[in-house]
Amino acid sequence: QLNSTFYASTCPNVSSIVSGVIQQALQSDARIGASLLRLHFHDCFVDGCDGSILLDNSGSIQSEKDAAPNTNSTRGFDVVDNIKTALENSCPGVVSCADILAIAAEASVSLAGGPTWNVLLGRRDSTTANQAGANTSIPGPSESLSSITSKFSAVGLSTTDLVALSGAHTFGRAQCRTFSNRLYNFNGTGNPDPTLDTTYLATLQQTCPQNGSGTTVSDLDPTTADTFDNNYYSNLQNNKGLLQSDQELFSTTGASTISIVNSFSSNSSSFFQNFAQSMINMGNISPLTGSSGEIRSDCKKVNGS
Ligand code: HEM
Ligand SMILES: [Ca+2]
Ligand SMILES: [Ca+2]
Repeated sequence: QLNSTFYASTCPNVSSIVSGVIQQALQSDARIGASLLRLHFHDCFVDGCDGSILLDNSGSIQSEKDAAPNTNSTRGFDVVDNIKTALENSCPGVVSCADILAIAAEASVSLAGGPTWNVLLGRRDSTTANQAGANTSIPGPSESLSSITSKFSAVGLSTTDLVALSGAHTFGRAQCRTFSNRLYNFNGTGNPDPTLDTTYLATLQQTCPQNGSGTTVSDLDPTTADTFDNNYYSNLQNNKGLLQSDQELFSTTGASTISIVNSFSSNSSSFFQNFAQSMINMGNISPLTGSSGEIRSDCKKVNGS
């Protein structure tokens, strides 16, 4: 239903406009591409890729921004607004906020050295948000592999999609509070997570002392923090996955994800190809099309509100 030429006549420069705003933002914030990619993920997993994550509280809207996986965590909304403003200046009323997130995700990956792909377009914007859905549908960092696999399956994504898309943790940051359960008293054992490399553990304990601030950030990829490459997978092979959910892909006994990690670690182009396909798969999660939904003029608000 979506297609790659949706704006060919109505906003032919949409990709370069989006890319230009992101390049500008990257000048002062090396992390912003990662943050934008994550917004698309957190949008698509809740009622599909419909821009629902962008709506602020107001009237009947209970913002997804206040759901547990997003609060004090998701960022980049200001850049989305800058993109929207630039697009409204060139092609007023044409490009949806949901499509902005999909285009920004591809531009962010490609600007960080990752793959490029033809983004499918034509999504429209929701008039509702689903805060409860955001709390239940987005996987958490301490969840088991089987639970995370179920959440991917619930939106039609496979185990290969899970392993490929987790490779997004090749860039960006995570706060101490999202992995500190691994550092001192893992699952009540009184010891750190045994699947954490001891040198890396020591570094993380320095960054995240017991009773320190949970909001201090650490690079998700300790080797190439801002580059989109396949080092995420060799990190897992070296017990240097930052989140429990990352390391589980390689360290869960008998898991079918192990061989996929090994293959993406040994073959960067296979990872890039699979990542691009899995991003297309994720971007296809129940979009609003045709006359459903609307083209918001402000990504934070439903039209006329
Ligand atoms: C598989 C289950 C996943 C879990 C449990 C998970 C969890 C997390 C957590 C806890 C953080 C750190 C947030 C913070 O500290 O504020 C994070 C960051 C990030 N996630 Fe995931 N994630 C998952 C999958 C994905 C997917 C599928 C993508 C995109 C395709 C993605 C992209 C990112 C990026 C780029 C960051 C860094 C964001 C930034 O620096 O602002 N993640 N993730
Ligand atoms: Ca959504
Ligand atoms: Ca990297």
